[in-house]
Amino acid sequence: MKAKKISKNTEFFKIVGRYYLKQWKLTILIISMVLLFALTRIMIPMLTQQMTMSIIYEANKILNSNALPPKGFWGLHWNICIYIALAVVLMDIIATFLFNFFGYLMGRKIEVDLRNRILEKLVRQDISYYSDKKIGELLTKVVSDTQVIGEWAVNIPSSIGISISQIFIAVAMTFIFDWKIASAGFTVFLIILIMFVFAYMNTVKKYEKIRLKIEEVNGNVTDRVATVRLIKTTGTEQYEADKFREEHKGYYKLQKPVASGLSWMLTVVFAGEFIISFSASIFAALFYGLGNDPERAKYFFENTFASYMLAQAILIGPLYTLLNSSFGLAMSGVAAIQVTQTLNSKSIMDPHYYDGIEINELKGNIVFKDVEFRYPEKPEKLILPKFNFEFKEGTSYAFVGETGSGKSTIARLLLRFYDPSNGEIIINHNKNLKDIHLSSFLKYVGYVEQEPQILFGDVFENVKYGKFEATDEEVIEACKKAEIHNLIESWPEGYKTILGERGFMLSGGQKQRLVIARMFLKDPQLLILDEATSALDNIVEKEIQAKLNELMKNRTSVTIAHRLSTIKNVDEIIVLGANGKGIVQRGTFDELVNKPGHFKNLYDAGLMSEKN
Ligand SMILES: Nc1ncnc2c1ncn2[C@@H]1O[C@H](COP(=O)(O)OP(=O)(O)OP(=O)(O)O)[C@@H](O)[C@H]1O
Repeated sequence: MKAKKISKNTEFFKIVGRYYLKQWKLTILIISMVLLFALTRIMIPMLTQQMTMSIIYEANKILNSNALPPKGFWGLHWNICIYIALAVVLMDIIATFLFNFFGYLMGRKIEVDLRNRILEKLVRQDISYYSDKKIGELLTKVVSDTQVIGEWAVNIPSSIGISISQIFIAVAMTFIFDWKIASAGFTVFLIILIMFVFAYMNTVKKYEKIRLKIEEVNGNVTDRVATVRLIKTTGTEQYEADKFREEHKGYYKLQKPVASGLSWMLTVVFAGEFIISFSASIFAALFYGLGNDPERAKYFFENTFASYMLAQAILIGPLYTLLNSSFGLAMSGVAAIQVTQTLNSKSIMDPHYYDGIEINELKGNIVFKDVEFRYPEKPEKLILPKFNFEFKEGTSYAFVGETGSGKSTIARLLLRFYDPSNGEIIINHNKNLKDIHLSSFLKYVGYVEQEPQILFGDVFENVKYGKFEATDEEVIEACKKAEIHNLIESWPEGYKTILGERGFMLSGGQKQRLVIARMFLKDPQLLILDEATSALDNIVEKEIQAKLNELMKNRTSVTIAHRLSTIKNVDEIIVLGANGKGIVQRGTFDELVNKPGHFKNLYDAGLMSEKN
């Protein structure tokens, strides 16, 4: 556990350290401010001692004209000391302002950069990365972990810097003022510091559990909100409310040990402050009250006692600073590990974003050569056995088969969500899809699925997605082709209407029409329709299918089909067998429907009927 904790904190300092090096100008400024801040702190006890000495010396001169200046007196008149003190206060104010200003900016820079990097990493991750993750947990990483790191990125290193310099200065000052009392006082301080570190280490372990629990709770909340339709259609509001209450009970239970740990830390700090404050007087009384060194006792209480007390007060400040930072460190250590894990997570496949072969057209047949496929998440199960297939340019294909036979898997392979486990997919005559710059390939691919993906944004943004350079007129033209223009025009905001998150305000058919408009605009060379109409009722389905048929004209198309109407007109139907059998039949609709075999069985069993 100890080793794990150290690595968490190390991770935080590693992340933050990189930014400090990158932003070296800001770093120099911040360090200078911390040093200036420390310098101004030293001046308080020193000037106080000089003022005390000056006043006493002036008084002694009036009382006795032969009075000598005390040991350690700089010879500055107390009124000069006041001017210096004012200048120090001004310096302190400026340093505090600049430190906070630049520190805040540095923190935000770190937060924004980390968030951008995580978001980029997440969108570049391959699809299998998301198969075992909750959206809510990912959001916590993106939003709250980066915020926590940004917030503490300056606070922790500077607090540690200020605390160490303050402790060092205060200890040095007290030793200069009176080494005997200082040795005793410093021993007490060390004991308190050790007790504090123990209390911190004990608490922080428990605190990490809370941090992970809250991430889990956040994940659940987000996922439940995302599936609110299910809750609403099942009437399970009470069940969900009880479930959250139950989860929060676990969260509360974890808080109890933290409460005792935190209380110990606070007790050590507050009691420590009290003990240290008293220790100077007690040790001074003990050392000098015994009366064996009256000369030194007189000197100490006349010239140094007040300054000593001030120097000692400076020693207490770091305890509070460390208390504050210790919890920040606990939080940001966990956040740093989470962020690093996300940033370092490896993709299974390489989309060649920076080095692949860029294509500027999709030409020729698409060839599946000795392709075999198993999902990387479950490699023991064969989904598609070794097979060869050629998608001829400009031809329409439909894949049919029982549920789980691998129809959608074909679409996922064509979209390069996954690479074949064996064999290769060849495009543009001789290029392995695996070596292509994926985005340049997807430019020529259109994908329509059962659940249309509508973004939060207006109609223009939604239809232009993937072809951002298109003009508004082209969008309108595409919407006319998809027969959704009149509906859009009937909305008060027209094309500027913001479509709700995930298209909540649109019907299934309307959403699908918008996606079809997107396809008309994109004009892809390969069109993949993955059960695009299976969520629609029969009448809407017919209208949408007519639009899809229009889209399919003169381009290579692959339909993953459930219904008869979607496959009747395609050039070739491919039948997949259940349980990883792969292709069991091929042919046109008329050929297959009249031949005994898998397709006819499906057809006769009503699996390919209009109603399905
Ligand atoms: N990410 C995944 N990890 C592991 N197995 C998967 C994954 N996705 C799908 N499968 C499995 O692969 C098999 C084929 O899935 P696929 O979605 O291609 O079937 P399908 O023929 O399209 O089915 P349906 O008609 O029900 O949509 C199924 O047994 C499914 O459980």
